[in-house]
Amino acid sequence: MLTIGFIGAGQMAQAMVKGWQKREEIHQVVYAPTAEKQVASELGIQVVDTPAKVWEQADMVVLAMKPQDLQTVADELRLVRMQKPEVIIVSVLAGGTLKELHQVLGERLVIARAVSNINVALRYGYTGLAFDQYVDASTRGAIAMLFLELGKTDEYPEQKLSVVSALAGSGPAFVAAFVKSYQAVGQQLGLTEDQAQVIALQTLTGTGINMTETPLSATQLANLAIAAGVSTNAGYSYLTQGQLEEVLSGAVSATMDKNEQGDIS
Ligand SMILES: NC(=O)C1=CN([C@@H]2O[C@H](COP(=O)(O)OP(=O)(O)OC[C@H]3O[C@@H](n4cnc5c(N)ncnc54)[C@H](OP(=O)(O)O)[C@@H]3O)[C@@H](O)[C@H]2O)C=CC1
Ligand SMILES: O=C(O)[C@@H]1CCC=N1
Repeated sequence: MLTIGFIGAGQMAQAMVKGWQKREEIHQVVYAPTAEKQVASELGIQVVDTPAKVWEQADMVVLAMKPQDLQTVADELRLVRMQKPEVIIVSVLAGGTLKELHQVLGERLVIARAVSNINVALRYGYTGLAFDQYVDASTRGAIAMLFLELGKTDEYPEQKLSVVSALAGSGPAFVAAFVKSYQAVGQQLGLTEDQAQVIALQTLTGTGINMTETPLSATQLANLAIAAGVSTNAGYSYLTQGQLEEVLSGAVSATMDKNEQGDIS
């Protein structure tokens, strides 16, 4: 039995718990300072009342609170970090480099970063992993295997994680914004809310599956829909020659800027 402990039980932790809950050989335990009882009843997993109790039980501790709470958590873990230094720490914090995490938690601890997204709840997540020299190959492999249970995962040099965080970590919100606009346009043109929602979601899901299950690139798939090059092409040209990429680039840059301002010390 592998025990995964979460410090923080918000949106991200809950999504991971749900994803891993499907594996019987994984036991999970969480700590959240104020939402303990609610989380326990919603997730049906063990909840403890201090971060130290999470650490004592866990083989792997997932740091899943906000970056600004890291120092408080590190202080609460001071004793157990010395008593049980073999615990593997995985930080899902969007900010906070491995170097900063080591400075706060301890130089010799095994720490990995996992930039993930809420789709892990359904095991359709994407996780970018980064390790430093303190993490051996078998531990890297074991962590990667765990995240593979939650969707796709790749290892990156740490400096790429800020891009991965903006594209994948924040990505569900951006894709949802696209669906919302698609739906709004349908409604403006006379469809009911339900009709517009079904069309937006089915088109998004179907297109995603189509591109996942065939070797088609995005341009090739678009060309299939454009077919005779009459009506779809008018709209496609408007989107691709318009400002879609610029708008997305602006959204990703704003996200990365904000993450870089995050201070964990
Ligand atoms: N949401 C997302 O899609 C993603 C989030 N992340 C990262 O995950 C982390 C958590 O984000 P998210 O789940 O959205 O945030 P939430 O606000 O949903 O959850 C934060 C959690 O931290 C707990 N908490 C607050 N103070 C402390 C403390 N002193 N010690 C321990 N736990 C504490 C809160 O407990 P309580 O409610 O009881 O106060 C809550 O359970 C962030 O660092 C974020 O960057 C990364 C990728 C995606
Ligand atoms: O908004 C946030 O801070 C986190 C980081 C990635 C997704 N959500």
